[in-house]
Amino acid sequence: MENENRVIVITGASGAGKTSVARYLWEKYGVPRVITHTDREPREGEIDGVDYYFENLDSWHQNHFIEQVNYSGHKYGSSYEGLERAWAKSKQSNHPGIISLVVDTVGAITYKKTLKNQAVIWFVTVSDVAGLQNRLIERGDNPIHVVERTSSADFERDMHLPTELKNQSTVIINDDWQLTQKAADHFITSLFYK
Ligand SMILES: Nc1ncnc2c1ncn2[C@@H]1O[C@H](COP(=O)(O)OP(=O)(O)OP(=O)(O)O)[C@@H](O)[C@H]1O
Ligand SMILES: Nc1nc2c(ncn2[C@@H]2O[C@H](COP(=O)(O)O)[C@@H](O)[C@H]2O)c(=O)[nH]1
Repeated sequence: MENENRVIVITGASGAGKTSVARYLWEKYGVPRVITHTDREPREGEIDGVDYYFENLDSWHQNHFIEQVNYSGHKYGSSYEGLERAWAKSKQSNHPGIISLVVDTVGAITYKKTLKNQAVIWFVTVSDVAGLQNRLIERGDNPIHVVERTSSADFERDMHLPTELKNQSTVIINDDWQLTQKAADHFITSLFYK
């Protein structure tokens, strides 16, 4: 019988609003997010074990990674341990068997290949890069880093839905937060009542 558990893989460019969508799914529907790992420094307000597991060289190797990437000069990865914790949390929720995960498009392709129908891909994007840059600056990112990041090849790549995910993804254009919430409500409800 097909495994009915689902991982909502939320992907897209840095600043497109992926984490905001994942947070909304948690706050409104109790869908837990997989906490991933990185070796970058925490931004102001970010908490270890909540936003990321912030790792050093030694601790990085203590995890068992499903996939890992280099993004903007730093390591990021999702681990079996992180997924297990999210599944455990999901058992306590009103909608067990659904978790979310926020990754770049390289990670999303890996999940689709590995989990097949168990991975439900949501590609989040925006119409206007200048608006996205302002959002990142308002988030507290260093303006120089914002310019560097949004000029990077990783960013440019993640602004486009990869060929491997075409016709297998739900696209959310996150220009207006009210509309994004409505889109998320619609897509999550269709998963709950499948
Ligand atoms: N529709 C929106 N309108 C205005 N601001 C938004 C909207 N969606 C998200 N934001 C804000 O934009 C900033 C970036 O969003 P978020 O952190 O969710 O992006 P992200 O794709 O997860 O970025 P990263 O990959 O860099 O972590 C946040 O401060 C968030 O509150
Ligand atoms: N493939 C993976 N991508 C990940 C993972 N954790 C986060 N990310 C993505 O990295 C960039 C940069 O994140 P930031 O928090 O430094 O802005 C962004 O696209 C994240 O979604 C992961 O485990 N695997």
